Parts: sequence; structure tokens; C-alpha cells
Amino acid sequence: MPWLQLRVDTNREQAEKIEQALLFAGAVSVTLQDNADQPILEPGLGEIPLWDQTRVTGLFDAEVDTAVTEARAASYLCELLPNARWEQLEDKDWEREWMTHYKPIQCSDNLWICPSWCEPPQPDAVNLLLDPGLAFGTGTHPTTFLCLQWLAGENLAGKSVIDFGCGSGILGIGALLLGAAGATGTDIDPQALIASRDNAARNGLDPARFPVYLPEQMPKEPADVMLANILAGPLVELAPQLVELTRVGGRICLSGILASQAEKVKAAYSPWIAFDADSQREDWVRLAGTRTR
Ligand SMILES: C[S@@+](CC[C@H](N)C(=O)[O-])C[C@H]1O[C@@H](n2cnc3c(N)ncnc32)[C@H](O)[C@@H]1O
Repeated sequence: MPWLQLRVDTNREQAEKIEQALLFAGAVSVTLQDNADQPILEPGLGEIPLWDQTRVTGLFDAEVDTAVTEARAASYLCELLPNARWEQLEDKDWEREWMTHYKPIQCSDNLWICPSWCEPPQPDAVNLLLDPGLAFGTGTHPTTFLCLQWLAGENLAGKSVIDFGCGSGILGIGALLLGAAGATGTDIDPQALIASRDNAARNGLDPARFPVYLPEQMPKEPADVMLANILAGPLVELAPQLVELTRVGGRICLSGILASQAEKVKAAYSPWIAFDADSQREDWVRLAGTRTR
């Protein structure tokens, strides 16, 4: 299918509004990139730090009427798009273009995340085979990577796990491959549930070991290990619920937290959780600890 892309060079304040406007106008995908050419962000992560000079690129089916699309985007923004440029693209599967840049990732001595279309570089390691589909969670994002590193250092043998905000299922599946007895996944995004089931099957896991649910349908059984990589705001809001789903003496790993937000998240959990030392990667912090009461 031929494609068109609309590029808008903008600033930090406008980038998210323009992203929403392009989606509203019918873009099949939107990427945000800084003008110094840093890596493209993964789809689906909400509150992301943006750059002073941000390039927003919307990908459209070439059949669109560009004038109508611009008018729809502008009506959403209530102002004309600054510096917008339409470009014709060669015929290529742009929705999956990111796949060519996705390579195996080593998370610990023994744990690798391997795109399902690549050969594992270390065949005798624990190799999690992954295709995130339309869900978040390739392992490349610091928030996911910090959780995988944590999992690799935990004794998971025979433990029950909850993967809260499971996205691609990467954390729940990682825990199972590292020895957990069973995992339960939940996500508000139905695409995440599809991706999690597909990825569990890709790793040869019996579906009964990784059932996934929309949050309101999830069983309320506490687990030995709670994993939640869902940004600081929801982590604070969900604190009583996530604690209740972690058994006393169980372990909890919270991620998706910018360094500046760590104290606020800790305060929300401190009545029940004794935290270990923080871990940080780029601007992101992982908080992990034990439920004491
Ligand atoms: C940053 S992604 C993490 C995905 C994956 N667990 C990982 O570590 O890469 C956050 C996920 O949480 C989901 N999510 C956000 N708020 C949620 C909520 N209140 N309940 C359940 N899932 C939620 C999103 O749909 C998204 O798939």
C-alpha cells in the first residue's frame, strides 16, 4: 500500500497535542523524535519526556485527501499546524518498519529478549521470544529493562506473579521463563491481552500459566510477586489495590517512574512496603521492596 507522511517540527509544549491531532485526523501511527535524531519512542507509553525541538511524524494511507486531513487536524488543534510537510513514501510496511531496528537485548548474564524473527545469540540462555504487536513492551525502554533486570536477580522458583499493565506480556512471561509457577496479566488495552497471549504461546507456555484479563475481570487473589510498569500517576492512584494484590512477605517492583517522581510514589506505598535501594536507568527509576504488613 502506498503511504504519505506528515511531518511537523514543533516544540515540547505542542508535540503531544499535535500527536493527538494527527491520530484524530486518521494517522495509522504517529512517532515522536528529537531533531538530534535520538531513537524513536515506543508506541503506547503515556507521559514521556519530550525534547525542546520535537519532530512529530504521522503516517497516512496515501488514499487520504490531504486537505481534508489537515483541516481535521487543525480543527482539533484550533490552530493551523506550523511547519507541516507532506511527503510521499516508497511502498513499504511502515507500521512494522521499526522491526528492522529491534535486535536481541541482554538483560542479565542469563536473560535475553529476542525478537521472534531473530536467532537467539546465546542459545543456552533464557531467551524470551517476543513480538510486541501493537502493545508496549519490547524490552528496549528503560522502564521495562529495569524490571527485567530485577526479575533476573530474584528467586522466582514456584512463585505466583501478577503483571499489572502487562502490555506485550514481557514481564509475566519473563518471570515464568525464570521459574515462576504461574503469572496473571492485566491491562486496560485489549491489544495488550492479545499480544500477551500470542507471546506466551510463542514461548511454548501453556495458556493456563499466564491468563490475562481486563482489570475489572481479574481475580483478586494476592500473588508472591507484583510487577507494575505503568507510570507514576496510576501507580500512586492504584497503591492500595496493588498492595492488596501482593501477599504479606511478597515482593513488589514498580516502574515507569521519572526520577523526580520517585519520592511521591514511595510515599504512597510506604505504609506497607519496605523499599530496597532505588535503581535508575537514564531518567527512569525502579522501586522494589517487600510487603511487611
Ligand atoms: C509502560 S507499559 C508496560 C508494558 C509492559 N509491562 C512493560 O513493562 O514493558 C504500561 C501498560 O500498562 C497499561 N495500563 C495503564 N494503566 C493501566 C491500569 N490502570 N490498569 C491496567 N493496565 C494499565 C497500558 O495499557 C500499557 O500496556
